Formats: sequence, C-alpha cells, structure tokens
Amino acid sequence: MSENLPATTAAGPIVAPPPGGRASPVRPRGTLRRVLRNPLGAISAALLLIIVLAVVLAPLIAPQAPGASSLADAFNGPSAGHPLGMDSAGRDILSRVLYGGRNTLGGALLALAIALALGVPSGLFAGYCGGWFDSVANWTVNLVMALPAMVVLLASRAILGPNVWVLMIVLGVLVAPSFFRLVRGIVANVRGELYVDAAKVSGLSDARIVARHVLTVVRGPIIIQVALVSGIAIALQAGLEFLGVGSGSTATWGAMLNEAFQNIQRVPMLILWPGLALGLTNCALVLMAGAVRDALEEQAPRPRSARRYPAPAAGVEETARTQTPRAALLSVRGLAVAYAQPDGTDKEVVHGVDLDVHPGEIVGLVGESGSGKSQTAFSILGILPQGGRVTRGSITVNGQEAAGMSERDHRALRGRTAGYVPQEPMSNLDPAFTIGSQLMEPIRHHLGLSRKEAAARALELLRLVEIPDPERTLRLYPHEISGGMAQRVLIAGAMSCDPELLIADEPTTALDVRVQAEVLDLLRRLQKERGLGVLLVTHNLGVVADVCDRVAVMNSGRIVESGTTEQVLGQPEDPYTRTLLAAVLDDAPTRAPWQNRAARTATA
Ligand SMILES: Nc1ncnc2c1ncn2[C@@H]1O[C@H](COP(=O)(O)OP(=O)(O)OP(=O)(O)O)[C@@H](O)[C@H]1O
Repeated sequence: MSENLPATTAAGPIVAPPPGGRASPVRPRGTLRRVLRNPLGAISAALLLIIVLAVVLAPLIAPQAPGASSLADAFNGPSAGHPLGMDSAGRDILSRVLYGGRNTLGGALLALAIALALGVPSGLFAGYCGGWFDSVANWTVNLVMALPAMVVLLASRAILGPNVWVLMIVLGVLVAPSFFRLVRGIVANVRGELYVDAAKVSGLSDARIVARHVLTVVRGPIIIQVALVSGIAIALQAGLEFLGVGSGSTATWGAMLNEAFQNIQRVPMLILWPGLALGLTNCALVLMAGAVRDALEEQAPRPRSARRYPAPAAGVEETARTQTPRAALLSVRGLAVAYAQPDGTDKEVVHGVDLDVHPGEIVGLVGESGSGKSQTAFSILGILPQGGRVTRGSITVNGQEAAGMSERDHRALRGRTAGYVPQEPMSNLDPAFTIGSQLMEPIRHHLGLSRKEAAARALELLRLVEIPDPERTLRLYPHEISGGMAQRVLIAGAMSCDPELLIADEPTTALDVRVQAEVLDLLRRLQKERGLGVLLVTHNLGVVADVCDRVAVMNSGRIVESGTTEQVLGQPEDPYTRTLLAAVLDDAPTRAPWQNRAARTATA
C-alpha cells in the first residue's frame, strides 16, 4: 500500500499529478504572499498603502483645512508652509489633494460596497439555485446594463440633487450587474463539480456548501473585479466632478481637475497634482488586479469533472409501500425511475428493480454502461439528477422508507446511515481545502464535535483506511496526494459517521490495476471488520468476482439475474449475463476469495 504514496524529496513532497497536470513540488501557499512576491504586485500594494494612509491621515498631515482660503495668496508657488503651492482661491493644494482623496476614494468605496452587496449575493443565489430567480435576475441585469450610465447619472443629479455620495450610490447600482454576471457564471459552473455533489452526498446543507466550496472559488475573481471597478468608479466620479456635475463645494480630485483646467493658461502646474493622484491610484489598482490574477493562476489547476449530477432527488408520485418485514439493511422493491421530457411525458429508465443488501455482505450491481446502475444507486441516496424522480417502488434503508423522503431527511440518511464512495476521487475533493479540513467538515456537522475532536476523528479515519503518516496527510491538499490515496480519503469520508451501508459507485474505475486491488482489499476489510453492508456498482466482472458475495446483473433498467457470485458467474442463466461474461477479454484467473495481504503472501 505504501507504494502508491508520493515520493518525498528534501525540497518537499513530489506530488501526484492532477488530472492532465504534471508532478510538482509543493508550492508555498497564500495568495497574498504570491501577490507580494510579484514585483508589480509589491509596487502597487505599496503605492496603494501610501495613498490610503495619506488620505486617511489627512487631518494630521495636511497643512490646513481644504476650504481655508486666502485670496491674497492665490496662485502662489510652492513654499515651506505650502509645498505644492496655492490654487486660484488661495487654498493649499496639498491639503485639497489629501482631503479630496478622502472624498474621491470614499465615493468609489461607497459605489463598490453597493455593487458588491447587490451583485454578489444575487449572483450566488442565481448561479447555485437557478430556476425562476435566475431568469428574473438575468432579465433585470440585462435591463440595467442596457441603460447608458452617464445619462442615468446626469438624470439622477437632476432629480436627487448635486450630492456626490448619492451619485456614487447610483453608480453602485449601475455597476452591480458586472459582479452579478461574474459570480453567477462561476457558480453555475462550480455547482456541477463532483466535489460539490460529494459535499451534498455527505449530508451538508446548501448554505454550508455555498459558504465553503463555492465562495472560495469566486473570491479570487471578485477581488480582481473589485480592483477594476474601483478604478472605473474613481475615474467616473472624477469625470462627473470635472464636468461640474458633482456638488462643487466638496474637495475631490475631479473638482480640482475642473478648477485647474479653467486656469490652465495661467498656471498649468495646477492640473498636475490631482492628475497625478488619479493616475497613480488607477495605475496601482490595475497593476494590483493583474498581480492578483497572476497569483491565482499560479495555483494548482482545478480538476474538472466529466460527469455531472447536479440536483437533489425529486419526490415520489406513486410509492408502493409494501410493509413486508425484511431483515435486509437495504431493501429495494419495484423501484422505477423516470425523467421528465420536454414534451411533458416521462421516460422511464429503471423499471421495477428488486435488490437486497444484508449487513456484512458486499453485493455487486453489475451491467454495461447505461443499464441503470447509477440511477438505482442515486435513488437510494436521494441524489437523482434534475428532472429524475422515483415514480414507483420502495427503498428501505435500515428499516426507514427512503422513497419520497424529504431532502432534509435524505441528508441525514446520507450523512449517518449510508456512506457514498464515488468514482473519480480527485474530482470529488475540493482543491481549495486540505484533506483534514474536508474530512472534518461533515464530521463536525453531523456529530457536533469540536474542531479538536473532529481533527482526532479525522486522524483515526485516515488510520482506518491505512494511510501512512496520517498526521502529514491531514495537512496536504488534494493535488499533493495520489489517486489511490484520494480514493482512500473518500472512503474515510464515507466512513466518518460510522454508516451501516456503503454505496460505492465504480470506486476503482479511475485507478490503475495495483491500486484498484488495494482499494478493493480495503473495502473488503471494512466490510468484514465493521459488518458493513456494501452495494458495489461496477461494470467490471473481475471486481465482482474479486470481492462480492452476491451479484445482481442489470440490463436496460431491469435486474435480469441475481444470486451468489459463484452461482451467477459460474452458471449464468440469463443470456445477457452469458454475453457479459463472454465479453470479458482478460481470461487471467481472478484472485481467490478475499484474503488479507499477509495471508495472500503466505499462500503465494
Ligand atoms: N439526466 C438524465 N436524463 C435522462 N436520462 C438519463 C439521465 N441520466 C441517465 N439517464 C438515462 O438513464 C439510463 C441509465 O443510466 P445510468 O447512469 O444509470 O447507467 P449506468 O448503468 O450507471 O451506466 P454508467 O456506468 O455509464 O454510468 C441511461 O439510458 C441514461 O440515458
């Protein structure tokens, strides 16, 4: 098992490549650190810091109040008391630049706050939930974006008065759609990621999933957008003041530009100071946006999933709740699943499936692609894709009827009674969080443990799935571990609340042959030691022969044959099972019934 661990060098662990990526040493973490390591990022951050400090500390460093004037000193050049000289009304230019910065930057900040408050939550909600809110929000955003901003601002001034702060609020509303579109687009993409489904399957609520997995993805682009929109807001505000649309009496960089322009023939230097302040601030913001983008791009690529199972289960239309006593841990009777078609009809994809899993046994659900295995498993877990629903039948998990269960009850069932091990281990781990953090989240949620207790439990789980050096693994990110380890982590996650039933959907498909055998051994050991019932969804008869006690063969949405593995694989009765067996090209003997590694070595 240790063979599939990533190698370690003095420079740090050599990481398993992300899908489609290549191995690389662990990079220092922290977007801020990466921004500051970039010379442009460091320069722009320093510049912004100086500007912000200067305007915030204006009352301490400005020689006089921004409105204090002495007409006798009008147009005076620089002097010891007034380093930048005086303007046309005999006011100190340095004081006006510093105080003007407060109003200009404060106004931009107000516009930005309004835009963020309107655009980000609505974009999150529309992207994650879709539906009518998404349609209405998109329609509204298109409408706002179609409005000519300058005309709206001029009209607002005429209606609401020449107050620069009110104009900034209007500007915030006009800019909000840019945040909405950005966030909505990203969230709609992330919603389909397997690690988001995995979080759902682990029983986390939508609010927790958004706060944890979705916000972390959108925060980078939002930071970049904030830098760009700040620049635009500052420039627009200055433009309005320059045109004389602002309040006039308030010191702003735009108002200073206006005044300087009127006196450009007499003292051209007047235009330099507000122009420099505006230029430097905008330059720093643009450079900062570029540095943040570069820092984010430097991060490990986010693996994209091929399969998408986006939405939770729908209800039951007609559930035959036959109350026959059953000892099985999982008992499925007459299960039918259908998808709504655009023409209003239903397309049935699973037609009356019967299936039992008893405690302490592994049941293989086998069949070729499209035979309905995953639909059956998803129905049990209550995670059928959008449009799919259980139309008939009953699903009893540990005596509890799961068909027609509310989403809330299904979440509790998934978290505590039934664990789920997906295929594609890498895609089911969020690249933004450490392994420890991802294991601890559902544990804390379901078991109400403290952070410390959850960390101890996570450690125990990693030991349970035989991950060497579990303390170190807890601190690693998904791109720093191999596919085999990632699958062990997912099995650990599925075991976190000590479930009685484990549903494993093609858990070894994405792994190489040696790691496949190790993962199957692990499942077999957990089943033996814990008396787990396991439903193993697979298309691989070798896997069935290797670990399953019983097997059900599925074809075109129906179970065509079921029985003990020996029976079904040894004397298949159904022609479809015989075809499946005949199609197994690899005629190498399968391993003997499960033995632990030591026993196998001893018998070898
Ligand atoms: N979202 C959907 N809308 C309509 N039909 C669907 C949808 N998802 C699956 N189906 C149909 O359900 C049937 C069974 O699919 P299912 O995913 O259960 O197959 P499977 O046996 O698990 O195959 P695989 O191993 O390739 O996943 C297929 O005919 C498929 O076309």
